[in-house]
Amino acid sequence: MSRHSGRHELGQNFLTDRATIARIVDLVARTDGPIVEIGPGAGAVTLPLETLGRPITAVELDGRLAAELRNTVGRRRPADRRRADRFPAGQRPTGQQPAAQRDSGQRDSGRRDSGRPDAAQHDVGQRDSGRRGEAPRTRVVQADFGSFALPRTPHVIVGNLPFHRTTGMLRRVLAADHWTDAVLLVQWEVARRRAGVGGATMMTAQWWPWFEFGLDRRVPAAAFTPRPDVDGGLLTITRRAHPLLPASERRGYAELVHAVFTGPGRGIQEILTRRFGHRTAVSRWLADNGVPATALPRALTAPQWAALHALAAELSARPSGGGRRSGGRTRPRRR
Ligand SMILES: C[S@@+](CC[C@H](N)C(=O)[O-])C[C@H]1O[C@@H](n2cnc3c(N)ncnc32)[C@H](O)[C@@H]1O
Repeated sequence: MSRHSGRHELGQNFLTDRATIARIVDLVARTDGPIVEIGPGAGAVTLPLETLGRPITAVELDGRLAAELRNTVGRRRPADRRRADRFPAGQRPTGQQPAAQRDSGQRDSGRRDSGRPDAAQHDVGQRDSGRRGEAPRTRVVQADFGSFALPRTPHVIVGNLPFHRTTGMLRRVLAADHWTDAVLLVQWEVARRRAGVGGATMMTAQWWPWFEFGLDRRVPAAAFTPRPDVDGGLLTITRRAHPLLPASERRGYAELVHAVFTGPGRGIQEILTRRFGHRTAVSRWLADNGVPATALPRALTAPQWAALHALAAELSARPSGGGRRSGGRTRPRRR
């Protein structure tokens, strides 16, 4: 239980529910590699994560909390240490393979080497969590996650995010390279919509060809101290081992998603026809891909979005069919 009342402006709602903390640790245990934690606060998640025996970099903006945590990390109880030792490097219980391996079976099979971010940033504060040969150390860095240089080698991102900063932090996470999995505690509604439950957000659709989003569970407001106004939700994000589109298409694809989400029309058929013309080709594409003419953009799945990107490229190459668009690029519509 945190002793802190929580600085509202930093979204300090500390996690105090042991079952939720255990679930976060379980989800992270299914991944592989060094861990970067966003906003460790007083260490409610950081300290249990240490039982996994993996390097942790904890990035905390609040200087007081960062200093306190620096004095706390690495003091694992003997029972915790035994738990970490049960799963030596590269071994874990059945069903706990890293998500990336479950998906592809082609990624690195063992633990990856520790990815150390820029030394200058990390020298702010650190403490060895054990003697040489014991568990890797946890580093506490006082920094704004928004400008923190993430490792350039595979790692996992974890965080009970400050609720009012969720969107900006998610944007930062999604735009970053190298991490393989993210386990994030965000507002319940945000978790649902980012995971595409009941319709995807534009941001999710824009990143879907490269990431899988999952909704793990709802976390009641009573799990935090102080208690926030809304419930939380555990969101998992996994970088696809086999992206649905090449990285070089990202910009044009994101523009297409933006244009479709914000375009005029009462359903996907009307939106696409107004934008591209070629009514017959659009109708055929909808039928072939199982998309109802009146569906809203948020109802499209990741494969449907990727297929739509291919259709847009094909229609752009044809002579004008009467839509708004001409040329080889999708122009975002300004509002
Ligand atoms: C919801 S609290 C979570 C604290 C702790 N992980 C827990 O679960 O109890 C969010 C934490 O993020 C920190 N924080 C807020 N903005 C941040 C930023 N831009 N960069 C890094 N940490 C930030 C806050 O100070 C706070 O400790």
